[in-house]
Amino acid sequence: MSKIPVLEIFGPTIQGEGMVIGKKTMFIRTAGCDYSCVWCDSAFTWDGSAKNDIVQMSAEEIWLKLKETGNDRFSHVTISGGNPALLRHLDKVIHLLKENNISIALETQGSRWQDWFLHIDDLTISPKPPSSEMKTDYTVLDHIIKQLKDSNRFPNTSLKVVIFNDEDLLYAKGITKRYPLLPLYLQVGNEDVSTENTTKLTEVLLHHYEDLIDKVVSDKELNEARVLPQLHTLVWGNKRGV
Ligand SMILES: C[S@@+](CC[C@H](N)C(=O)[O-])C[C@H]1O[C@@H](n2cnc3c(N)ncnc32)[C@H](O)[C@@H]1O
Ligand SMILES: Nc1nc2[nH]cc(C(=O)O)c2c(=O)[nH]1
Ligand code: SF4
Ligand SMILES: [Mg+2]
Repeated sequence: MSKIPVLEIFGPTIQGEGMVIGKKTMFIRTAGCDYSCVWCDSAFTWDGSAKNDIVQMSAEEIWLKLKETGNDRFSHVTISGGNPALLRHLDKVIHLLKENNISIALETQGSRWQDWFLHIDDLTISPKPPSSEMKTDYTVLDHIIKQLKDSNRFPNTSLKVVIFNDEDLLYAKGITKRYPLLPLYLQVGNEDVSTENTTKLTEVLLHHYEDLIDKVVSDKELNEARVLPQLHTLVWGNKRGV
């Protein structure tokens, strides 16, 4: 079946994370993940809690919904999830977006390869540190990074590691040593993904951001790292669809 399980299509909003932070973009959020990170801020994509909201959509239906939602107010679409890299048939969506002169970003954890990665303009690979309780399969990750390198996709690729503690930072250093030619983004972890008290959450997250900056500036192994908060969380807290 070539339909895509979609949980959300929203925007335009700004990309709140990583290599194109601040860019105006639409989002497509697919259902299903091969991981179950303990701190996942999008657990509804895989924990069954939103299973009745999943819509099976063709590429054409996705494009129509994007146009209906964003009209002519966008030129960039971010595909996230869940893990969109589980979905081979996303190639049809990608080709349709390209035909319509839309540039494309993808968020994935680096556990699966798809040939259509080669058509993504802003590809974020986000391997998961120990605090997630997931284990990185370096055979797979090495293979993904090698294919991107061999196809000259490094200018379109970045690494993003979420940091909750010192062990995570150590993990991120290992990642950047292993793949030194790729830009590394360190992202502040949000440890309360359910609170509706945005004021309090923002205050806590800004403190964590400052702590992370302090750690990175004092570490000679992280001279090339970029340190970012989740901008959308600072603006809207844990609100969905922004
Ligand atoms: C929800 S995931 C979906 C894409 C893909 N499964 C992945 O993890 O890369 C999108 C991004 O949000 C990050 N993320 C998830 N939960 C987070 C949290 N509690 N705090 C900060 N970043 C988080 C992930 O690490 C990933 O970089
Ligand atoms: N504004 C905004 N930026 C984001 N960057 C990555 C997101 C995601 O959930 O993958 C996300 C999201 O959900 N919203
Ligand atoms: S890999 Fe991404 S979507 Fe899957 S559980 Fe982890 S953060 Fe959530
Ligand atoms: Mg998110």
